[in-house]
Amino acid sequence: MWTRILERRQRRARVRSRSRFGEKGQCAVLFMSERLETTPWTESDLSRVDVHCTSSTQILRFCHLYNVWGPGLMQKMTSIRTSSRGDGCNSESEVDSKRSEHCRTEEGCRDRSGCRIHETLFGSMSPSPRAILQASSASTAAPSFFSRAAQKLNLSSKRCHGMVPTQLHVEFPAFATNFCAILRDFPPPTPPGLLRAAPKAKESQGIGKVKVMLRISPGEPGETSAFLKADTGKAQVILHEPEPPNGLLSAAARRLAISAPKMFAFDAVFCRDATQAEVCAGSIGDVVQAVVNGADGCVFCFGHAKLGKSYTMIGHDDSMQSLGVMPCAIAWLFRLIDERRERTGARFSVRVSAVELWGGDENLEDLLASVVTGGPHDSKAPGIYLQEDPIFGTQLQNQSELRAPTPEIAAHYLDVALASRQENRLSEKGEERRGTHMLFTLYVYQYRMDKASKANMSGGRSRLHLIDLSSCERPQPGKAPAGSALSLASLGNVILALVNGAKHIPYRYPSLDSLTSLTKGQFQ
Ligand SMILES: Nc1ncnc2c1ncn2[C@@H]1O[C@H](COP(=O)(O)OP(=O)(O)OP(=O)(O)O)[C@@H](O)[C@H]1O
Repeated sequence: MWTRILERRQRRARVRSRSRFGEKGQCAVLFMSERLETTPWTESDLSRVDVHCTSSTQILRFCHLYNVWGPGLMQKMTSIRTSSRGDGCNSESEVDSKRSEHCRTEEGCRDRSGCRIHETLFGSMSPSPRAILQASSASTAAPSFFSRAAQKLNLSSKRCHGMVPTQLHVEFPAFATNFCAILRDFPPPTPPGLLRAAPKAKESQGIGKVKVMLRISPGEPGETSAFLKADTGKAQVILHEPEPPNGLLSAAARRLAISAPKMFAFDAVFCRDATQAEVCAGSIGDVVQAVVNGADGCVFCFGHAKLGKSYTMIGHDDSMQSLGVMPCAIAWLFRLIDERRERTGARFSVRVSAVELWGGDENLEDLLASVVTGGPHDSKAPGIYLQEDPIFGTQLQNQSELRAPTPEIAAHYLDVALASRQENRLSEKGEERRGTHMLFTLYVYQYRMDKASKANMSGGRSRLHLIDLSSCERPQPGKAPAGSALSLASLGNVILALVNGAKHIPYRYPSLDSLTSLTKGQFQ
């Protein structure tokens, strides 16, 4: 039976190679697999595949047709001659002219809220974009070859009709981080509570409160903290006033100087040897659930310099265990969306934006602008700004929102944003930018048909804001913090106001404090 299926498939492919790819198209494929088209092929299948394609378009059609995506194919593709074209474009300049014509039509693609929304290459490729992403990590010519091929396919694809024009300028330079690959190959295990609690969606609708958790920094090796006792079970810490060294104070003065221990309670306490996985699993599950249930959520860390704020929020990409809040939140948000999609039949779409806030003037910069424009940040492009909305509170305007159909793509945009932030570190004058904050947002759009009357549709948008704040400065008497640095006291006041549901939020640095209270409407 398999032999018959394969023979039929070979015949079809030969016909296609004549009819669809024209004279030059010597497409074709074929191989020995006992698998049906719907099952993705494994590496061992690929090793038995012989691919004869003379143009990049054919390769993409091949991948699409046979659901073949994998590193093995990428290796095969590197050996394919790119000189011969079978895609209707006779020269590179023709492709470029088509590309620029296409890009002109992209102008003015804005949604009603004023955000620039772009369908990316991934958005219009119905099969998995894995191969494209894998290309990003390959050191061969395959990445640009593959992305060019994808661009051409998009130009000629009839399936693009009626869709937002696709983003064509997609190049995949190597980035300093590769969260994309680690989420693809080693996604963090989903915390058990995340999916178990999902059926109680209605109860947890909207978090309705702020959770404050404490992570104790590991400090320097050998450093002890005798003055601090943490009880992770009770989620509290007890601070003992350090005793002044003997001999410096008289016995009476020493008795006066030593005050009673102070106890502070939190929603959770993570001691100094807590792993990233423990911190992430224990801190963001509720927020991710609330976002999938339709509420806005926000996670950020604040504290003094070099205590591990960025390490907690972003982490490292060298292993699954060292992933921070941002990559874990991406992985778990998509996991929960998949579960919800299967269980309720709701439709979801995820978009991503990344914005940096820096300097005394509180400049806002789009960290994903390079993906949209295909090059460095255009200083003439309309900038991002914050707008106060009487109903929805403070809203970011004009930032790029890029479609992320899979966690790998969302993580890829995180890599892009971190790379842009690193690039921006040195200002035009060669000075190092200090006190920069990054706001990475995942927008979840969902809708569902009413079971009773199919005509009724419900849904909306919720946002997960993940903020990497830079250091808080210790307050200096009579001196405002430099740049956009925070003081613990001012941010503490903002958080306290949010927790208490205060109508007035004590903004001291309008943009920065607004960023931290972007979800204030939700909390109140
Ligand atoms: N829990 C931890 N385990 C291992 N390494 C850590 C931990 N916390 C922090 N580090 C390391 O300490 C260094 C400083 O951390 P990080 O840059 O995250 O601090 P920060 O508070 O964000 O600093 P800044 O105030 O400059 O923004 C980094 O090299 C980081 O890898």
